[in-house]
Amino acid sequence: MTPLHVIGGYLGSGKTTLVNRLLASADGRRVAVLVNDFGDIDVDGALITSADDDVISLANGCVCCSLADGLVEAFAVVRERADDLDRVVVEASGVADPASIVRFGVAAGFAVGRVVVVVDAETVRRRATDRYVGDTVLRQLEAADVCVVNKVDLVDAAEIVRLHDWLAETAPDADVIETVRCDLGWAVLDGDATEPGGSGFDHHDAHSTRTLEYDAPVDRAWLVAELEGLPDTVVRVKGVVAFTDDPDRAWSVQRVGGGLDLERLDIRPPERTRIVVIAAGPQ
Ligand SMILES: Nc1nc2c(ncn2[C@@H]2O[C@H](COP(=O)(O)OP(=O)(O)OP(=O)(O)O)[C@@H](O)[C@H]2O)c(=O)[nH]1
Repeated sequence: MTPLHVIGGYLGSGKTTLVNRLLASADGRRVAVLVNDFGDIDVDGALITSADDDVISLANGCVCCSLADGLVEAFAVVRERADDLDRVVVEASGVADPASIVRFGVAAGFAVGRVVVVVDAETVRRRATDRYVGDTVLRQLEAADVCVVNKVDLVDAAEIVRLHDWLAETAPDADVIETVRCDLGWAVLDGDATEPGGSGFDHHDAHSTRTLEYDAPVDRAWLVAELEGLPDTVVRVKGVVAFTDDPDRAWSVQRVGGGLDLERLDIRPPERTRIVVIAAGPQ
């Protein structure tokens, strides 16, 4: 049976970065990748830099529950081709419970592969104690066979020690790997995987999402000021935009913790600028 791997982890931890790393080093492996975004638009689909068609995007919510139907259909499509595939990889939404996705995968006839949970070294301990999103973060860690501690460039050595101590208690059975920009290869998926226990849980009340839309292109300084002015309850901003000063290129706009990150992409600009804003707590 073809193994199904879930790449989970809280919003902005580095899941898409890891998927891009894997796809860049696929080296003839036959892989199908399913990508799920929590917002209404498919930002991750645009940010995945795969050269072929084996990436299926599932936007419009979180596949571990509300869009389970979409996931089940996508699994059925991939299952048809399973004989030609070495692995199936699902990039979960940042609020998903990876164990739920594995359960759907088992029901669809895939073998249980390792669950990789990416954590943001800078924010994970704070998020884990947040009254609104803490349960989501802890649930994800509970499902991990491998915990990728990403963004270690953003924390000092003392915090890394504290993080390892904390993970030893919080995810005692998971292997722990430190990285910057998820600089890992396919070996991260190798090893024993645990069958998921428990049942789904409802995390949706903890997050709300909205989409900001503008006729492209937009003024860079104005957009930066708008996004930097968003309230502290906003846990994630991401979109693909065009700027008036560079109208022929797309830019990604991202915010996870503090600062805004703008990156020039190697693709044409979108017809409309659309940015997903995800907040934690009551709307
Ligand atoms: N400083 C730093 N930034 C990183 C690192 N890894 C990823 N990032 C940045 O963090 C932001 C989020 O990375 P993604 O890979 O999109 O995170 P994600 O988990 O897919 O995000 P969601 O799909 O929204 O949950 C991007 O701006 C990345 O460039 C890292 O190791 N260090």
